[in-house]
Amino acid sequence: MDLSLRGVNVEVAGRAIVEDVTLEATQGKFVGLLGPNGCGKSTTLRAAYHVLKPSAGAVLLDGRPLDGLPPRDRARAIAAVAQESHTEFDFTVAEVVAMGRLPHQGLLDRMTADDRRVCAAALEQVGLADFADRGVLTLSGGERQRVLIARALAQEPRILVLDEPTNHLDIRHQLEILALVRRSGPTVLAALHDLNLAAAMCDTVHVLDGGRLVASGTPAQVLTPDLLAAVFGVRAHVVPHPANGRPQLLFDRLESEEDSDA
Ligand SMILES: Nc1ncnc2c1ncn2[C@@H]1O[C@H](COP(=O)(O)OP(=O)(O)OP(=O)(O)O)[C@@H](O)[C@H]1O
Repeated sequence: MDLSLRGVNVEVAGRAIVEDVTLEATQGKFVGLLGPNGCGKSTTLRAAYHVLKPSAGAVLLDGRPLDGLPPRDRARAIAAVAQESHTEFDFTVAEVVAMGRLPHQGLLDRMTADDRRVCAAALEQVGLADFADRGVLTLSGGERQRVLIARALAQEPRILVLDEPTNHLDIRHQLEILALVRRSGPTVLAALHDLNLAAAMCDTVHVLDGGRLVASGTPAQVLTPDLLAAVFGVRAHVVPHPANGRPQLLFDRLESEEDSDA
């Protein structure tokens, strides 16, 4: 399934936060949304998964306006893992993952054997098969993040929107979870802070600065020293990964910090 944002503007509290964002995540592709703190990544994603309504422009699923779809169809199509989603309630891990099945169930339906199989497989995939009966409030930050990803996978979405999905994850789990998301098949739109991870995982990337898109393309096209200087204010060297040739970034220390060493 394709997800498209066409000329999307989002206003929050009367202030334009995102302006004229157009991007496309086509079937099965992993698309990264990059940019400095406060540039509008989360706000753009919230418009993409229909928590915020664009003040102009449109979000389309396979060319159909998202806000014209019945809520249940929307919920079946798109799963989202928001940044720092947390709960005050001590649900078990199994209960949280089971919430991913709700869009597939009738109002009074109970979990079917198939629902249970999908949830167990999702927990297995994120390496938490033994955690089903644990309370989520007892989990570490990384374990909780993996539970939220399992819930999204249990939803069997065709579009997966991820806001900094690797938050709290150690390096092995960062690589594992993003590879798992890629393998599991949905179209992915993900905000990522780690530019090297984005370069390794994304088919295309879009860079936001001040609420506007300033670059779009493959990681190699976009993640250039000039772009990184202009948008992030850092000096970087781009080198090919010795094993797979993908661009990887080496950052210089900031000049002010080097001066203070002198
Ligand atoms: N509800 C709100 N009320 C006021 N300002 C908001 C609101 N939501 C977001 N903003 C502002 O909009 C801008 C973009 O926020 P957003 O969370 O989309 O950025 P981001 O790129 O995801 O940032 P980060 O990398 O820090 O997570 C920020 O300046 C933020 O303070």
